[in-house]
This record gives sequence, C-alpha cells and structure tokens, in this order.
Amino acid sequence: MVFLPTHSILSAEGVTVAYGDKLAVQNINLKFPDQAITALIGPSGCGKSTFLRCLNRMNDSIAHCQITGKIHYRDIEIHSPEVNAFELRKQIGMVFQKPNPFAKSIYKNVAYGPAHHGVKKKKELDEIVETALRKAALWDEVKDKLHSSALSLSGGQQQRLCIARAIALKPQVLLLDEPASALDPISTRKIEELMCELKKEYTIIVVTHNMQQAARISDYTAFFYMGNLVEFGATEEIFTTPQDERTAGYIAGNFG
Ligand SMILES: Nc1ncnc2c1ncn2[C@@H]1O[C@H](COP(=O)(O)OP(=O)(O)OP(=O)(O)O)[C@@H](O)[C@H]1O
Repeated sequence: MVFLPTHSILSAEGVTVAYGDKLAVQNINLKFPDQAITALIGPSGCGKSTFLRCLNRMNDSIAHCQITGKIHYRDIEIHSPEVNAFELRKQIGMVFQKPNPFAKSIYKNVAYGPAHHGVKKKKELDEIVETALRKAALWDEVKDKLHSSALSLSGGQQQRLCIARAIALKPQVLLLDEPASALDPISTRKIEELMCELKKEYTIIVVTHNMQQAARISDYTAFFYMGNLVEFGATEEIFTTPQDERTAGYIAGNFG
C-alpha cells in the first residue's frame, strides 16, 4: 500500500468548469504531491486539458468559460483579486502539445520571459539561459548556435526549448499538456527522461493519452471520465489494482 503525501503546494477544491452551459469538469478535488509527476489520464473529451489549464488560469482568456471552486497555490487562492495571472504563470509554467517556440533565436526564446520580468543585465541573462538549457537537456546540442532561429531545431529540440523557456522563469510547478504526442519515439523518450529529472526540483502535472508513458514516468495518476475525477492514487496502484471498474476498463484499453 502506497500512502499519498499530505503536503501539496497546489490543490483543487470543488473545481467545476463550464463552457457556456456545458459542464466540462465537475467538482474536482485533488492535492498534487510536491516534487512528483502526476499524470492526468482519461478518454478524449473528459476534461483533462480544461482542468490542467485552470491550474494557472490559462482559461481566463476564454470568454464563455466559467470556473467555480478553489485552487490554492501555496496559501493563495489563485482567483483572488491580489493574484496577477501573469505573475502566477511565472510560478506555474505551461508547455503545450505542439512545440511553440517564438520565431526568434534560441537565446531570445529562453531570455524573453526573464527579460520581460525585469532581468536586464546581459551576464545575468546569459547565466539564466545556460542554466535553463542545461536543465532542459538541450545545452550541448545548441551551445554553439544560440543565436540561430529556434525554428531551425527539430520538433523534439523545440519542445525541450519550450521546457527551457518555462524553467527560465524559475517556476515551482510545470504543467505539460501531452508534451510528447507530436514527437517521434526517440524525442519522446528524451522528454520523458527530462521530466523524470525535473521532478527533483519541480512539481509536474502532465496530461497524456499514452498509458505506457503514464505508467513509466508518473508517480501518481488521476483518472478522469466524463468530467469527473474517478480515481487518484499512486500510479503503481492505479495500474495494478484500480478501485473503480471504469479505471480498470480504460487501463485495459476497453474504451478511450
Ligand atoms: N474552448 C472551448 N469551448 C467550448 N468547449 C470546449 C472548449 N475547450 C474544450 N471544450 C469542451 O470541454 C470538454 C472537455 O474538453 P478537454 O479538451 O478539456 O478534454 P480532454 O480530456 O483534454 O480531451 P482530449 O484528450 O481530446 O484533448 C469537451 O466536451 C470539449 O469539447
């Protein structure tokens, strides 16, 4: 029996999200374990990405999206008036399914966020860029061409660059929405290895459709079905002894 850790810097309490009058997720209660990887799994349309995007207020820009319930980051409710979403996303970074580097140099992609948040000295920016690229396991491949366009990199390299871009802001949490689904198997493996390395420093939450990937890399798994969180627990237990028959059916590949 694996016990769930009690401490968590990020948690959701009764989170419900609707697009207009259509409910996408309902009454989600979840504490994300610190410095661990939590995988959000479930069939297409069950609300995984919607829920993930709530965690750093990425849904704010969708006019017809209404969120109720509470999301606490540290001791702050992220929707409270004193919270600036721009600052919040510095702490809770996000990487999307398709690599989306800016059409700028590799260096500028990583330096952009810190520069925007007030880091002006070139030496300081140089250090941030190198550290972020090293942590994203990309430094050795790009150190001699930092001023080349990011768009000249392969898809897998671009995705690691996007991870470096998020890391450069020194976040506490990384949200990844199917970060490897557009990549070839070798690049996928690199991203998976990278996530396993990064969890030593960051709390990671990843949406994935790939059951093997969830089983390989995550410490905890949350199974969503039709907008509900059906089951959450240690990945080993969810995959070997699921408590709910819907979880068992999904993991067995009976639907999805
Ligand atoms: N911007 C939007 N406007 C209206 N409805 C939306 C929007 N985004 C998502 N939805 C709806 O909300 C529900 C949940 O979608 P969501 O993308 O969160 O699910 P998902 O589990 O991540 O799916 P997938 O695995 O296919 O990406 C779906 O019914 C979807 O059609």
